[in-house]
Amino acid sequence: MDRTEAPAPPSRRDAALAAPVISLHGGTLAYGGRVLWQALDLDVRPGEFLAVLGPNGSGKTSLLRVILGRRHLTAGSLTVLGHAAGQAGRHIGYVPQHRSLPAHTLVRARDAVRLGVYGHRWGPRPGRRAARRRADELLEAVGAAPFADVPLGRLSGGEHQRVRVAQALATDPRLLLCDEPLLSLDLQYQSAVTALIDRRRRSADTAVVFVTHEINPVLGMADRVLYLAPAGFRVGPPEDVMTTSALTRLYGTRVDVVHVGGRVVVVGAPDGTVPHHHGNGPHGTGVNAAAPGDGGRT
Ligand SMILES: Nc1ncnc2c1ncn2[C@@H]1O[C@H](COP(=O)(O)OP(=O)(O)OP(=O)(O)O)[C@@H](O)[C@H]1O
Repeated sequence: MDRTEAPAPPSRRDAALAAPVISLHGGTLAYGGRVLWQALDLDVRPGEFLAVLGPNGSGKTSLLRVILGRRHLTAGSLTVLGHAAGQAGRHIGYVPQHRSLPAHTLVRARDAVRLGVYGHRWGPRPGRRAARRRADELLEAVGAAPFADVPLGRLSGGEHQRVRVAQALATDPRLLLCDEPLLSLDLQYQSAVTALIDRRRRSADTAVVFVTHEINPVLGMADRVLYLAPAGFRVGPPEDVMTTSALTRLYGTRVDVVHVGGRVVVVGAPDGTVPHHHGNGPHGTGVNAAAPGDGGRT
């Protein structure tokens, strides 16, 4: 594991002055008549760590796909690194949601990560030795060195997930989009992966959008939480969003947030969700806006 000291994160003031990496205004996404989220305003700054939470089907993965330019907003505007979504691809690292590969996939982890070091780079490319060293560092950092020469198709879900994180970081991204990167990782590797991502955003000012079902593994590093829910969304620091009153309003039913041994436990959140429809959405409910006092953070 990489144990180098992490530099301090950019101060909130510095971050507030920097041009946003993601600038989303009035964003609405609907599939047919079914609205996943609407009137979403969100600026994500360099070096910021945004955790995206919400129940199944609330549109977290879809948000990442919109940022990647793979889906279009139904309404609203979006720029990513100053360009229309889809035009900043080479600066974006993406850790997709876990999907198993065919068992006959022969590419080795080492090659996949090395390709990332070369792949998206413009201008002078690193020499072979430098690329090998960088790939080895990343494989080591995610604990994948012992199986770096095993074909990807033969890795377990958790092993492959760690390789995916190394691949995404190999591109030296300015924006890192992670879709449930901790799924199927045991606690040791959850910490290794989150620490690696945290170091990256502190040392290189990479903005991180991190979709997760669990706030606890990223509680110490998330600057803000975007919570997508049936009755709307809320954006703000974790201590403002992960509260009984905020989640009760977002779910439209009593949800308790309790703190136990330094962990945040959400009790009573209904499983799944029934997304709202046009004309019956969160407008006017007051829960789709940033919390009072959140000015400038969204
Ligand atoms: N191309 C599509 N066409 C129609 N509906 C879609 C499409 N893609 C996703 N959906 C639906 O939109 C909803 C949101 O999907 P999405 O994957 O964004 O949710 P999520 O919050 O990431 O869920 P999970 O936590 O289960 O991963 C789901 O109900 C899904 O079935």
